[in-house]
Amino acid sequence: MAKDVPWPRLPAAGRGTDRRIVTRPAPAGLADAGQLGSRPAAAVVGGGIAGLTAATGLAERGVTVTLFEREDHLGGRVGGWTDRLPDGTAVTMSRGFHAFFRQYYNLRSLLTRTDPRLDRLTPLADYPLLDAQGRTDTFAGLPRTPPWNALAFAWRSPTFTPRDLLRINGRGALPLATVSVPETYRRLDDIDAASFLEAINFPEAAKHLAFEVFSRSFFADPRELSAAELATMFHLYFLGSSEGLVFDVPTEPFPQALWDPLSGYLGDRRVTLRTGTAVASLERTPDGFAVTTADGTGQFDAVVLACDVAGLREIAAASPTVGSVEWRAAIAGLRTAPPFLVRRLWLDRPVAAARPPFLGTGSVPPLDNISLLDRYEGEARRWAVRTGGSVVELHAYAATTGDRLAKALDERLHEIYPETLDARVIGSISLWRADCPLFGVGDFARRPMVETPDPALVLAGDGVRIDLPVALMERAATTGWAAANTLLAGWGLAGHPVRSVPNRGRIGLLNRLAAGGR
Ligand SMILES: Cc1cc2nc3c(=O)[nH]c(=O)nc-3n(C[C@H](O)[C@H](O)[C@H](O)COP(=O)(O)OP(=O)(O)OC[C@H]3O[C@@H](n4cnc5c(N)ncnc54)[C@H](O)[C@@H]3O)c2cc1C
Repeated sequence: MAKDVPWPRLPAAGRGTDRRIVTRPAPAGLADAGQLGSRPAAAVVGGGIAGLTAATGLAERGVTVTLFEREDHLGGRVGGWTDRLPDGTAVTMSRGFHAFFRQYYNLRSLLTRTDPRLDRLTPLADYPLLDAQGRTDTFAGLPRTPPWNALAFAWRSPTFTPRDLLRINGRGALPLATVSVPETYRRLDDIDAASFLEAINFPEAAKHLAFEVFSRSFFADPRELSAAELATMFHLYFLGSSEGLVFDVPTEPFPQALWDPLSGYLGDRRVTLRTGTAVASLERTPDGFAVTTADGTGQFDAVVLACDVAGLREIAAASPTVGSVEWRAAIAGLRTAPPFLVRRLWLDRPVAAARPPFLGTGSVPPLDNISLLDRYEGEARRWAVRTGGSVVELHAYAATTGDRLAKALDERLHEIYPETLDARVIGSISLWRADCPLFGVGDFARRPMVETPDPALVLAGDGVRIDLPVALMERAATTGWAAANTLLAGWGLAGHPVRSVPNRGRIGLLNRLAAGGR
């Protein structure tokens, strides 16, 4: 990579442009709960993307919403809070780098509530991936429409060559190009991602591409991740969408860019935000649910559980009158992916100008990626301008041990960006967490869905099953809208549209071949 060329920036964060976007129209119904005589009251448990989306969907139809969030801040895994550097400077800490892809239609729909043109997102020009031999694959400048994106990628990739493409077992690889949910899970959920790629002859040198983009970013070892999940990711980000793999990031830390404005929006719609309040249990009553927190018990007509896996398991275990025995057993069986480390460094000098804002580095464990916050986030940039330093973030997913991990990440950073070796560390904060769902082999059929055995209780979250090609933040938002829609329909209220990339392969001939092979 040339050292003296500044990394390019794109002009604006666009909205979805794929002409094949699939829209499920908003279910019809009354426009406002005021027309019902009395407004239903709903509790939303969890203030991550899923809970905030559900609260928005309900509040916009006039439902009286109380949102309970265990932490003191909103946003869940995309939340942020104030921390301090050793010199006393206040900084916003978070789990850090998140890619807001253009095909995240339902998440973007939430964000447009307070930012109609998505001005608080900014595009990153590329998603370069560095392999163990020092070769770099990039996604910048590719055609956006499948299959031309894949062919052009193979044409210019140093690790995935046109010859590799020809060697792939075409029939075995068909599911990658013909994804349809839930059918793909029926066919591939019993195989792990690593074995699937081996079976289709996916080139060894290019495996890091598939694993980094589509597996480790699910926080899972490829031997533990369902091949169906891998295929769905491949479809969502690459072969099923013409939005491209280029993505946006917020221009300021998550609270300022996303959740503070949304709190104001929800407050204007009579949503009570109870941060710092964990829900301990639910009890089914003749009229709805008694929701118990450390502060007491409140009565609600309906509940959205939008917790992370551990929170959902705890509530279900403490609520024997809720759902059914089978449903509670399914919740108890949900698993979390292995832990991950997010490490942020405030350095006393800049990183070389030509370095990209984000670099995937996962082919040499334990470091998965390096992001340079001061290249895209306002708060970090202002700090860097003031001090002459830089803000660098390192992620390690599917980590087996925390011992020495921070040191190993720093050493790998120094190898890849040698200019950081002599930098003085003005401040460092490391987060060691394990709160992402695991999409393990064979889990799909057991995964709880938005609807539960009780029509007044719904689930939302990135670990909840919905039969659309969505993942991660977009699955959280999509299940959030779907949860709101389910409750709204029960009250005769209008719902909200839900969008996705096409829920089938884009290439008709391949779809026909795949159908013939079944
Ligand atoms: C390091 C990292 C990087 C990531 N990068 C990306 C990326 O690039 N792109 C992408 O799409 N996704 C990414 N993700 C995944 C993304 O963060 C999640 O998919 C998404 O935030 C999940 O939202 P959620 O609302 O389902 O869950 P959460 O955000 O986990 O929200 C659940 C909330 O429930 C609360 N809660 C739990 N129990 C209780 C209780 N008893 N009472 C009240 N509240 C409770 C929790 O405190 C939490 O706030 C990344 C995740 C991490 C950790």
